[in-house]
Amino acid sequence: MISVSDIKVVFGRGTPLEKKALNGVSLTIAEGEFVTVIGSNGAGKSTLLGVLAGDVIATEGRVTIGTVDVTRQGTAQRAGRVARVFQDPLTGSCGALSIEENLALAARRGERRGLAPALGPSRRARFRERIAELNLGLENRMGDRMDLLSGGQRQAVSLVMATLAGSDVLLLDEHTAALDPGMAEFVMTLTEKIVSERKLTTLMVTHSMRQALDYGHRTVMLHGGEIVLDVTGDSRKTLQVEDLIAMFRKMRGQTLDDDALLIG
Ligand SMILES: Nc1ncnc2c1ncn2[C@@H]1O[C@H](COP(=O)(O)OP(=O)(O)OP(=O)(O)O)[C@@H](O)[C@H]1O
Repeated sequence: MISVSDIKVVFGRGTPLEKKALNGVSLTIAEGEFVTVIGSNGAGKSTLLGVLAGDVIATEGRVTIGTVDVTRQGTAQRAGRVARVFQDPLTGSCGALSIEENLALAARRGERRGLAPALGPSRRARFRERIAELNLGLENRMGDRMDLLSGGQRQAVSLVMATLAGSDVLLLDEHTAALDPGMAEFVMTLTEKIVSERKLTTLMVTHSMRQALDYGHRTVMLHGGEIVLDVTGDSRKTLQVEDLIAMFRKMRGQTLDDDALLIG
């Protein structure tokens, strides 16, 4: 379970550029729950993921993961429990290393550095097996550098990497936004499979209203650093993309020119 209580994040406090990115956000997410997070630019979505990942330390409030208070823990301390996949396929993996080497590093996330070999024969076989499950033929390219893969292939490998260290929290920051529609759908199907098989507690930020309603169990909308919508169950099932777009319009007090993007 994740619990976020009355989180405030202020950037540049006391300067002319002071910005309240989160302004009292409280959220309890059950174990295995998959929450989609929407909101206009600057709403605070990435900051919320940052607070959960540990790269943003909250100005006020409390964050617990399971029974552990992680409010003051940095990214390295949480790395074994929290995995993250970014929008840019180049961000979460190392292009100069092979698929296999990237997997070996991911599997040791959160561990202290030691002398044990990261790539023994049994690990190699396990990695190959996991990559073969993607059905992309990448199991025959385990020695290829990551930067030779397409964006979609790289996001698929990143999702496998996210599950290797036994994390129980998965943070997805617009992880399909840079992909073509076919690959985005493939990566979303894979995401759903991994999340349900491994019972990962998941937050997925997306600008696609369609994705926000089609995937996961619950949808949260942020605006101005606050939660303005939190729907689950039957009330979510009856919600339409058009309803969300109307809420966006109301919130922003202006007409959206990019409805097509939001629907996609
Ligand atoms: N490191 C930082 N320093 C100063 N201001 C920041 C920093 N990070 C974010 N902000 C500001 O905090 C606000 C929330 O940003 P955040 O990135 O969380 O929004 P978002 O909802 O993810 O937006 P987008 O959809 O554009 O990615 C924005 O006004 C942003 O400019």
